[in-house]
Amino acid sequence: MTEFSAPTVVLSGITHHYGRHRAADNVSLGVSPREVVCIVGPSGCGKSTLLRLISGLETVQAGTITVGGVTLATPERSLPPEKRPVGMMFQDFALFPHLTVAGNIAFGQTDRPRAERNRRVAELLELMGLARYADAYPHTLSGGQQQRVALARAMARDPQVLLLDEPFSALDEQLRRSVREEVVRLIRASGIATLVVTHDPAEAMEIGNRVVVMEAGRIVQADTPLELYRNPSNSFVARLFGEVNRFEATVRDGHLTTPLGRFATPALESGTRVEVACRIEDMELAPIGQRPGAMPVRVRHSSFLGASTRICLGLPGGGENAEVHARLPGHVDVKPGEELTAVVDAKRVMLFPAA
Ligand SMILES: Nc1ncnc2c1ncn2[C@@H]1O[C@H](COP(=O)(O)OP(=O)(O)OP(=O)(O)O)[C@@H](O)[C@H]1O
Repeated sequence: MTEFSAPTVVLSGITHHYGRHRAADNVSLGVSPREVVCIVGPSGCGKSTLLRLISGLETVQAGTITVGGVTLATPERSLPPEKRPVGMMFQDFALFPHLTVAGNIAFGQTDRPRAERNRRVAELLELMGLARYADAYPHTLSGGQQQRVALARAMARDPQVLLLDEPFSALDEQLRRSVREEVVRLIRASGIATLVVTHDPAEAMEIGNRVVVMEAGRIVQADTPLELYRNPSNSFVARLFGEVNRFEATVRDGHLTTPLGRFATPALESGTRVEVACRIEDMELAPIGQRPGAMPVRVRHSSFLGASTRICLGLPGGGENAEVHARLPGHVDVKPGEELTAVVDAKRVMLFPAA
């Protein structure tokens, strides 16, 4: 069970075509108040299409979208975008250059009495730490400040749902982490159900209470970051969240024999072809003779990456391609040519149907 209450936004059976191309394939998903859900997947898998359907920029062809129990869109009926309780923030912030910060935040609230609008703008300027910049124009602000203006504008109409499409990708690496932390903190404090699209799995893990993995228009897995990392539903999801060593093997007498050892698979029939995978950070290296049954390996090369060291290991009797990788803490000292042994805990081995 999740710690979150009934979902605010619910997508049920959403299928969407552009011409003959199916961009969304029977997608069902709910996001609860206070929940930040990240949608991640390769370019073109349909992430932005889902946001555009919720915001009303795209017409629903099949399925329904409800927010707070109210139906926003079905193939027969569609609330116009400006009537939806939805705030949207785009990758490039899309601020109006000719409007001040306050003007940008007030934009789109014209249906409110002036006093109420001004009060809400002042509130958001304060919340976002932008009070000093109310009369400034967007081009005079830093990327992080512009980001906060865009967020304030998205939140100005008190939406029940926030939609963020690649919100941090326009920021440089240095700024991204701090802006991301700050923006997510503000969103969590607001309690608004939030959907974030990102192509960066690490970012999705960092900010999502739940992460939805999409591939070719379909949801492959929707889970907490920890579950996705430890129990990926297929090889694609496993590889999305980190580098893995992979081997194909056939079950014989309840066991799989791989270059990294022999693993019991009592539940699988003899003859079943499987993909055996393990994360490179789950590889353990030890001097020869220290771990009985461990596989002898020879260090081909190692790359010091600061926090970690990535090591390429040649397997015995193998050719050029018979290699595995390991990730160890950055301070380990291994030399090319060194003979070691490698082992992986059976609990960390992942099995998938062979491709
Ligand atoms: N207006 C459109 N007309 C035709 N095809 C479109 C249109 N919008 C999107 N597509 C196609 O639909 C698919 C899904 O697009 P979408 O923008 O949802 O993907 P995405 O996962 O957000 O990709 P990216 O990470 O590259 O932004 C892509 O193959 C895209 O080329």
